[in-house]
Amino acid sequence: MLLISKIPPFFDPWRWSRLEIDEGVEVKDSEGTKRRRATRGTIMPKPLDHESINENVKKVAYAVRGELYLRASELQKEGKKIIFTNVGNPHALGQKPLTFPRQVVALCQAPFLLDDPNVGLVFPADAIARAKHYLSLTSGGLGAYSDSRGLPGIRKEVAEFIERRDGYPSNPDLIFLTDGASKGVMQMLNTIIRNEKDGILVPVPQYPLYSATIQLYGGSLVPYYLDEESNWGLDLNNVRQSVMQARSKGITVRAMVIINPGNPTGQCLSEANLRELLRFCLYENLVLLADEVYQQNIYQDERPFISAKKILLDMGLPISKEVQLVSFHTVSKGYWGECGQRGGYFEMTNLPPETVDEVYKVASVSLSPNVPGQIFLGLMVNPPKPGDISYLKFTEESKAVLGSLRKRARIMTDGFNSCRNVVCNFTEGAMYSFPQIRLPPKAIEAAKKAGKVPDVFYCLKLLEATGISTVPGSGFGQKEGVFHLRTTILPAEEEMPAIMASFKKFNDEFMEQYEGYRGYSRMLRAAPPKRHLLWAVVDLDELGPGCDIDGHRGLYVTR
Ligand SMILES: Cc1ncc(COP(=O)(O)O)c(C=O)c1O
Repeated sequence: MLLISKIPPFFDPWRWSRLEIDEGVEVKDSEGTKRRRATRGTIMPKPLDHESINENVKKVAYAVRGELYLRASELQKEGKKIIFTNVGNPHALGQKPLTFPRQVVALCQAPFLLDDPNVGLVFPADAIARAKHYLSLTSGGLGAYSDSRGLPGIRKEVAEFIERRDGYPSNPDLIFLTDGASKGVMQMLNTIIRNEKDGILVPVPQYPLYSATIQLYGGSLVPYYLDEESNWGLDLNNVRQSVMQARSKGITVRAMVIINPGNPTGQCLSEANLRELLRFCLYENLVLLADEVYQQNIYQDERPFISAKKILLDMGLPISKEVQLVSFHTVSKGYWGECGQRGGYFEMTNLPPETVDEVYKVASVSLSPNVPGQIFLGLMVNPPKPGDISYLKFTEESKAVLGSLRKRARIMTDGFNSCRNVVCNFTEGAMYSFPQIRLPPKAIEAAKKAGKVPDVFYCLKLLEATGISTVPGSGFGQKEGVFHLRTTILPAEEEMPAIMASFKKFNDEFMEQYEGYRGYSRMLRAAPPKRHLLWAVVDLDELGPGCDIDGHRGLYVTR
C-alpha cells in the first residue's frame, strides 16, 4: 500500500499527472508499457495534457458555440426540434444559394463539363464564360495552391469593386484574399499584438472573434461601450475614457476595431461618426480595423453603408495619408450567406511596404487561401451586369433575400418589444437582434443558486421550453447588471411569427414566475437545489491497468 501525503480533491484515473507524489516515484502509463519519472514531487504532464497546454488557448472563450450551443446540440440528438439562431449562418436556416455563382463554381470544380457539347443546355453562356475566365486565372484549376495572397486576377476584381464603391483607386497588391474574414482579422491582430501590454480597443458588445483572438495572441482587450439608449451609437467620449483607463494600467493602445454594421448590435455608423473616429485614430496613433462584413445588410434608408476607406480618403491630408486602416469583407454575409465557402479579403491602406511583406510572409506559411472561396469572392465583387443573361435572375434572387431580411428584422424587433420586461433597438443592419432582458431580482437569485450567469440561465430555460437556441449577452460583453441575448434574424420569414409567439409565451411566463414571491417559491419547489457533496473510497484494483504507482496498489478518498 502506498501512502500519499496529500489526498487529491478528486480522483480520476486518466489524470495521473495531477497527483503529487514523492520524488523519484515511477508511474506506469498504460498497461505497464511506458514509464514516466516524477520530478519535484509532481508527475510531469505530457506536452498536450490539458494542464500543460498554452494557457492562452485555455482562456479563450467563444460563446457563439458555447454552453447554449452544446446543450442545443444535445437536445437535438434527443429528438427535440431546435431553431439554431446562435450563428449568422443563413444557409443552415434554409436560405437558398444564388444560382449564378453556384453554376460558375460547379463548372470550375468539374471543368470536364466545359468540354461536353451539351453543357450549354444546362448552364447559361455567361456562367460558362465566367467559369472559363476564373479557370484561366488559376495555374492548374481549383486543385492547385494559389499565391498566398490569393489569385492576382481576383485581387484585381476586388480592387475594381472597391474603386466603384468608394470612388478612389485601390491597389490589388494591398488586397489579400483569405479563408473568410476571420482569418484576415486574426492575421492582422497577430501582426499588431507584441505582448500583453498591447491593447486593442473593441466595441462592447462585440463579436467574440475579437476577444478570443486577442486572448489567443496574448494581448489586452480594451473595451469601449456602445450606447444602447442611443441605438447602440458610438460615443467617442466613452472611447477616450477607455484609452485613458488602459494607459493608467500601463497598456499601449495600438488599434481600434469597429464593426459596421454592428454585430450583435445592428447599428450603422454615420458619416460624422466615422470622421470623428478617424480623427481620433490620427490623434491617438491607432490603426483602425474596420470590420465591414455586413455592408450589404442594411434595413433602413437614413444611414446607408459608407466604408471607412471612403471617409478616410474624403478627409484629405494629412489624415488620408497618415491613418493606417485595414478593412475586411466576406462572402459569408450580405445576400450571399456563403459561410461554408470561406471566402474573404482585407485591404491595407497606409501600411509601409515592409509590413505588407511581413504579412505576405506569414500568409505564405499556410500556403494558399482556398481557391473555390476566392472564386466566390470574385463573383461577389463582380456579379452579373445589366445585359448579361443571368442578370435578371441574379437581381431577383438577391433582392428577395435582402427584402425578406428587412421584413424579418422588423418582425423580430416588434416581437421582442411586445414582451414583458424586454426592450430592443431596431436592427438597422447586419443579421442580429440584441434585446435587453430585464431580469427580476428573483430570477438573478435563482440563476446564482443554479451556478449560472443570469442571462445564461434565462437562455437555457428558453432553449428547454421552446427549442430556440440563442447566445447570452454575456458572451458579447455588456454593462454590469444588464442582460441581453443575441438571436439572428435568419429563421424563415413564414416561421418568424410562430417563433416570436413561442418566445413571448416563454418570456412572459418566466417574468410572471420570478416577479412575484409566490412565483419564485413555486419554482423552488419544482426544482429543489441539488447537493453534490459525496465522499467515496476508490480501490485502485477496481480501476484496471495503468493505475499503478511504483508497483503499489492502494485506496484513495475522493469526493
Ligand atoms: C462581425 C463579424 N466579423 C467577421 C465574421 C467572420 O466571417 P467569416 O465567415 O468571413 O469568417 C463574422 C461572422 O459572423 C462577423 O459577424
